[in-house]
Amino acid sequence: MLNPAKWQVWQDPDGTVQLVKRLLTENIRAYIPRYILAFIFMAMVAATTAASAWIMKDVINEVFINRDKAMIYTIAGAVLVIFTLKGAATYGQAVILSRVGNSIVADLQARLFKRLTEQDQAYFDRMSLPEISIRVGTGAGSARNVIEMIVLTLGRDVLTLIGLVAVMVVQDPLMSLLAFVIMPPAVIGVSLLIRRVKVYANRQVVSNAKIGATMQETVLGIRVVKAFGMEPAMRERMAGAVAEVLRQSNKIAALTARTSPLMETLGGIAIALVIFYGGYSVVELNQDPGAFFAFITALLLAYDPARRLARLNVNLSKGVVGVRLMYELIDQEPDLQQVENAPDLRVEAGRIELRDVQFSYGEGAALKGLSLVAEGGSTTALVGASGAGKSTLFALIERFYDPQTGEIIVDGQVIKDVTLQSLRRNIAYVGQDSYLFNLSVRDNIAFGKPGASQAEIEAAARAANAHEFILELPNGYDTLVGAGGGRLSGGQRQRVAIARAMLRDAPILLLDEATSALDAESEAKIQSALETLMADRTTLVIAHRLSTVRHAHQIHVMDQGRLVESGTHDELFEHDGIYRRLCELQFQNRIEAAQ
Ligand SMILES: Nc1ncnc2c1ncn2[C@@H]1O[C@H](COP(=O)(O)OP(=O)(O)OP(=O)(O)O)[C@@H](O)[C@H]1O
Repeated sequence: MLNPAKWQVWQDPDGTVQLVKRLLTENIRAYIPRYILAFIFMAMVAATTAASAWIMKDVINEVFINRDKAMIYTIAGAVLVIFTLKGAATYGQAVILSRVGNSIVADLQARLFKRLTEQDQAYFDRMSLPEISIRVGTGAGSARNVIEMIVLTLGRDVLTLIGLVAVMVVQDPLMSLLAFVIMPPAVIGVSLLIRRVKVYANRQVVSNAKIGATMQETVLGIRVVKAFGMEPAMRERMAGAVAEVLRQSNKIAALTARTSPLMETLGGIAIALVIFYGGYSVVELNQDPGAFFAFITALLLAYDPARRLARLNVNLSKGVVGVRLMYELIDQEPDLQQVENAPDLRVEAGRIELRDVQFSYGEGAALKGLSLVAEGGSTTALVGASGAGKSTLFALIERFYDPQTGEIIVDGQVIKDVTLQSLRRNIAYVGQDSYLFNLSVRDNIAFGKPGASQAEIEAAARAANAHEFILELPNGYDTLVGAGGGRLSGGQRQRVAIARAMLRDAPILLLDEATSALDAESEAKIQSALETLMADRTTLVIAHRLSTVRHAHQIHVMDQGRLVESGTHDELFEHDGIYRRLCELQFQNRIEAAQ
């Protein structure tokens, strides 16, 4: 026996209906009055379409059979009115729907970007840029398409069909029945035929993300690509992804195209049945030929809306792929949560303490029960081989991640218990290659303190030894620095980053010293700028310079996520342990030079 439950046509196995329901309830509410107006226009489109079929009856009976001259003018005038009205209504409906659609896209893009900025570091570790772009960039557009598809198909098309069916039923109920027998097989047939479109549409999105990823990597790494002659390899990678998309697109096209013969054949059957029955009634039973023509016009006009309605399911399935990706981002709760009614962090001395901190990025622990203290107002150097966990420690202090166990305490307050904003407001970070945005130098420095005055910005730049070189730039403080600060030299970038941190004037400074060698003059300028910056702050520095460790009040030596030695340079050097070996390896030349 047939078990309809198995057909899946009426079911919602992948949650499409659920998703569409959510999309509508969340996004349509704000625009109800405008949708009501759009529906009035749609009803006008439907009524005028039905009227254009209805009038065929008089065209045939009055003009062609009765040869009534006066009726020619009346009917021509009526047709003009009907089509003018239809044009006006279609215009009104299109304008409203596009405007509402544009607003929905704008709302969603703002909502998506807000959500994206709320995500924590772990999310960005997991996601590639193309994946994020697809979610934020195309999600809103897909949502708009799906909403429009539903509103137009369930509004205009259904209303039009109702109007046309009414015309048909009034003309001849029995003939209507003959025309409708093909409807159930058409809907079921189309749905069954193109069920698999969903699968290919999903795969297509994945392959598109691969194209984006290859493009991004090639552009970002273009120097390496060119220097190593990797252009053919990158082209091959791209060709693979493009071929994949092509395969999916062709499969979707083939599956979708299969519906045409089905619809044409079934449509042909319906029309043949109607012509047979209608022709017989007119010829043999002397029925009204005008009614027959009105009927057949309505039937032909019903074809397009009926086809769209039959394919709504599959078009929705294709459309919701982007919507699903969008909601995955919206629904992604950041792992890092702030406790309710958390107080702000109050920094006085700026003492930082790590108590038995255990942290893993996923596999293997990056920090294994790390305990250490950075005294307020002092400089604490972190030293350790690559991979020891120094950068991870910084990330935990800024609360980009939470440790699995253990606590990080600033001036007696556990950082998990205070607001994220206040924690980060009290910390300035200067990295080896701090990111600069493609904004003016001024705006990049002002990142440290939004709304800062020109005088404050200049003072920070002077303290960072950056003011002079900035004045020499083509547009001074208004010069755009290029994406990632690419139009500045490495040393200039660092000084702008230091100026940014100066302006922030936070009591805690996290500093990742540059490993790359700069020319002596540039290095001296950066060094003196950093010394100004470090004065009177709690500074934790990932040290790469002998002078830094020598001047540090305290050095913590890390090895494989653990604290292994602590003390001053002289104490540790005497001790002849890991630190001494690290020094000999890392700072060897400089130690010799210093002696
Ligand atoms: N985002 C990440 N996802 C997964 N593992 C990571 C991530 N960042 C770092 N790790 C791992 O955590 C460990 C500690 O890395 P971390 O960057 O903290 O070391 P480090 O001491 O700062 O090294 P370096 O001096 O080379 O910068 C390493 O084994 C590294 O592979």
